[in-house]
Amino acid sequence: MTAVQATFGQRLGEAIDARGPLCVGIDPHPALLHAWGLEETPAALERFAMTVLEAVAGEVAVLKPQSAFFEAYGSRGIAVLERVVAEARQAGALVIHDVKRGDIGSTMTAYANAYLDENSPLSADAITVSPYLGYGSLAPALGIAAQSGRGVFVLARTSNPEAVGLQRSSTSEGTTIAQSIVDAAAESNAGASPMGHVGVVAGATIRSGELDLSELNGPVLVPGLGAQGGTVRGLRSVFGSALPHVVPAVARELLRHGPSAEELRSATRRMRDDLSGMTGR
Ligand SMILES: O=c1ccn([C@@H]2O[C@H](COP(=O)(O)O)[C@@H](O)[C@H]2O)c(=O)[nH]1
Repeated sequence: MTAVQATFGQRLGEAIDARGPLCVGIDPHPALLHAWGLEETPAALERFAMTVLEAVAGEVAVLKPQSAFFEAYGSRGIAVLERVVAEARQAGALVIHDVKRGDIGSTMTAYANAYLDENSPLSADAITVSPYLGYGSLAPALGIAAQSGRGVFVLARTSNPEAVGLQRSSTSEGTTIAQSIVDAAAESNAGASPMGHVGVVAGATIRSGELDLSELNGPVLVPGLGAQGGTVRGLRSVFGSALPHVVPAVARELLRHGPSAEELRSATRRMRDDLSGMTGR
């Protein structure tokens, strides 16, 4: 008899129940490498990433390596990324590859196989995707993720200031583009319990009440805390009753506490406790 595989929504819910909702970004910016006394080499990249894992992989529910910073080192950087994914998962954290992929459906299938197929060396628990080619173009990724118990986070209302003009403009139905992505994700998640496998990305920097997330039934990945100006306290007013589905993602604000793994771990625990005081999780 084949075992029934847990869905991404179930796995994420369990991870959050056990460790709280915080997601730590692994973003080896050149400036951070220098601040840690490291050079811009693949060996230093590996040292940086392994220090972050040592400090926090056993502490938080989710880790989010930013692929761009690894890709910058070519195949040796990708090899480090593979190690990050494998070791983070071994330590019990879920991994979201922040790759923001989006393409015509047939190519999207190849991206989904690269990141969401069980047997791929870069296989993670979820990826970020861009809906700019139309939400429907993401169907192969949504399908492969569902089959493999993995998740997809669709950019809806991103944290960067340049996003406002495009994402807040109106569709022919009179809703914003950002809200139309949330609504499409809600349709994909309909009926799932405890939540579906299609999340959205919405910045901690957006206005209160800008998105109606009441029907989403999926996770909301929330970057933009700290370095981009968002605050833990602000999450309640921005996300309101959707707060239980919020997964706040923080990179620079925590990574600046390295290279000491101990200090990085303490800063992460403080933020995890702040969040838990505010969200009750
Ligand atoms: O809307 C978005 C989507 C993704 N990101 C990514 O999250 C981190 C944020 O890093 P910080 O250092 O905590 O600012 C980074 O990898 C972005 O590419 C985002 O910021 N906003």
